[in-house]
Amino acid sequence: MTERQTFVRCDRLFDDWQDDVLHGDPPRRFDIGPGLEHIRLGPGMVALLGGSPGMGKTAFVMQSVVSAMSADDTLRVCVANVEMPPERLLERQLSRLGDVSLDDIQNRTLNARQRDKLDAAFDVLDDIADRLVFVRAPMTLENVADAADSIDADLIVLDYIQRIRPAGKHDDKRGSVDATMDSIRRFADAGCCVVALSAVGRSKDAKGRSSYSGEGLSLASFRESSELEYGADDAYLIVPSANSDAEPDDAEIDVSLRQLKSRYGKPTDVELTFDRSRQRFELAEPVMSEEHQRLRDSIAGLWGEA
Ligand SMILES: Nc1ncnc2c1ncn2[C@@H]1O[C@H](COP(=O)(O)OP(=O)(O)OP(=O)(O)O)[C@@H](O)[C@H]1O
Repeated sequence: MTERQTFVRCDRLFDDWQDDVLHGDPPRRFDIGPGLEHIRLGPGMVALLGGSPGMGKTAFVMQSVVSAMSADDTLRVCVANVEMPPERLLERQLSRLGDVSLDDIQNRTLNARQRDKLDAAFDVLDDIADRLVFVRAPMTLENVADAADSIDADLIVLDYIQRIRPAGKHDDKRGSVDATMDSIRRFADAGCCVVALSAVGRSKDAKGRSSYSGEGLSLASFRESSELEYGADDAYLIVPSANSDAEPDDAEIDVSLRQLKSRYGKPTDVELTFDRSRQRFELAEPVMSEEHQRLRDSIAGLWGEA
């Protein structure tokens, strides 16, 4: 058996690396929508997404998955969700894509007009169906690996990491999460992208109260293990927007998608609205088209000359 060397000499990799820098293709990135280009999802990347309960982590990640799969018809995805069966996850996407109330879809109370509106949404989901696999319980990493292998997945979603069981016995929750992160890194080393959702702990807000408000949450809020923050290339939190006066049961809420860690770039935050009744995230300020941007710049120029 040939043993893998534990080091690599720089002169052995230099020529290939130089050639790649000068003539190589840009790295593959999954396109999850305009205004979200800073969210680097591609082969070999591990992203961590946390947030207080009900802020829309699952909704955001599933919207990203469906958008990326629609934009790239070679993208294959494996989803492990410990809380919701595939049908419920698909219904949320149907609601978003068809702009039809999720309640009416779930309660099977659709009228003729709503059914018509869903036609195109069903087509979008049908187009990605043979490239999308859902892991069945028990949610173990072994089952995740089997499911991912079955379609040769490029992207694995773990929703959520504290409840996905690694192989072997572990003394406590922390040991178990450490082992899960270790396996996730190995999926990434094999060329997969992994998005891991995570519970976060409460922190103290400005008035010293224990809360999930954005001001107190940080990388250390990711539950259980510092391995999570070290093992991830990028880490994000979805939190209520700083000036939001939203009530817990509002249909639409303003949220910030904060980037706490970005291994290969500048951390960037973005403001979003989350329409819970359609499970849809949108940019709080839509991205300007190039033409619109040019027009704005030339008007600004005219003001400058005046
Ligand atoms: N039919 C519906 N109509 C309106 N809001 C809904 C509906 N179904 C779910 N919601 C709300 O949408 C949000 C669901 O978000 P999602 O499940 O993505 O959150 P999460 O951050 O993953 O949550 P958790 O950490 O609790 O699992 C919750 O706030 C939930 O109350």
